[in-house]
Amino acid sequence: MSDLLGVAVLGAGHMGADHIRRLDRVVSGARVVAVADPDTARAKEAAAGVDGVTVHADTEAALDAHGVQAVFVASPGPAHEEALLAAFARGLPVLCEKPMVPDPAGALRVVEAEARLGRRLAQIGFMRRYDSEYARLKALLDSGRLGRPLMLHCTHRNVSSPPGFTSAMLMDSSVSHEIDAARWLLGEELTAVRVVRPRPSGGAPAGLADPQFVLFETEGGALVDVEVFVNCGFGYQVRCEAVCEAGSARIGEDHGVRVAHAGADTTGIPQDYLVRFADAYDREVQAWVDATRHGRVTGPSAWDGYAASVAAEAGVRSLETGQRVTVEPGEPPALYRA
Ligand SMILES: NC(=O)C1=CN([C@@H]2O[C@H](COP(=O)(O)OP(=O)(O)OC[C@H]3O[C@@H](n4cnc5c(N)ncnc54)[C@H](O)[C@@H]3O)[C@@H](O)[C@H]2O)C=CC1
Ligand SMILES: O=C1[C@@H](O)[C@H](O)[C@@H](O)[C@H](O)[C@H]1O
Repeated sequence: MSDLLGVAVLGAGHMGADHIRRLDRVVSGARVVAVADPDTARAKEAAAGVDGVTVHADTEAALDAHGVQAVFVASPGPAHEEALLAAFARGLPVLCEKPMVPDPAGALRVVEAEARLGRRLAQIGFMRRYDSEYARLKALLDSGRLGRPLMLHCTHRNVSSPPGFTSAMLMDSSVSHEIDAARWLLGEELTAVRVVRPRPSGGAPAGLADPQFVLFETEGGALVDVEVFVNCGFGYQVRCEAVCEAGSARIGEDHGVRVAHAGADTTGIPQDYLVRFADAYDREVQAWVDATRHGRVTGPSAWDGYAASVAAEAGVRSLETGQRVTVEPGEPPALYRA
């Protein structure tokens, strides 16, 4: 058998196809040996050109395919619980795209199953932790140079939402990144959330509550506000400003070449996450492959995935009721308290 890590990829849509390309051609140390998608035509298209790969309609067949040593879950969120539990049952390490499981009860079942195994197998795909700007902001906050963080102001804008995107998905699909980033940057749990919204944008599909304004409280008394606007029309913008006792720091302002021409000074705006976070995905997947080949599991844990689901679900309840809702993930099992 090859000494490359044999990976089964579940889900061959936008992210799955991009991760197959990345595993096959960008990162070192891995090869894609199986791809599963109920849409087998899509799976075949995404797997085209990958040496020795087999294509399957269902998860179990892909996980049991020859040479599978690890799993990459890139199916839609509601399919993740079944995929994670099937990987755990086989003792296979997993990198699972966010949201780990959108429903907190399902997310807790994943945490409990991993805790019963007594060892970590899952890394969750919160790739911002691997983005160079976020990593520098984290290092700066941890250094204490700016004093204690008091507030995070976050902006999360997408050009347009995919078909079928619901008002709840602004929270569990989009704001889940802000939730993880805030917990990671501040090193604190979120304790409450309140969601308000302006009039919906005429650019959003009818019935979608877009944009939304989300205000989280943390256990240490910091505030995190998020403007989420998934049909802004003009570009993909993810920004974060940390306001601290002795200074502030801002990321996400400028990613392109600044061009002065014909009386204007302009920079381009990336149009989607695959461009803005390309390097972060590469680093995330390389780190997963390297750790997995050494028998280790690093990065955001199943507990981080669960905590994000609890906070997102509280946000959805606040959106529906207009009330402040408490966020109560409870205590992590010993496995996650290292
Ligand atoms: N980290 C990030 O920045 C991003 C993460 N995502 C996440 O990636 C995941 C996939 O999203 P997209 O690729 O945008 O969706 P997509 O809709 O483009 O593709 C999903 C694919 O999964 C397939 N599928 C459905 N049920 C399945 C199952 N049980 N097993 C295997 N495949 C199944 C579908 O047929 C489809 O081909 C989601 O969890 C999403 O939240 C998506 C966009 C960016
Ligand atoms: O994860 C992602 C998508 O699923 C989500 O729908 C987008 O809003 C995010 O910007 C992107 O990073």
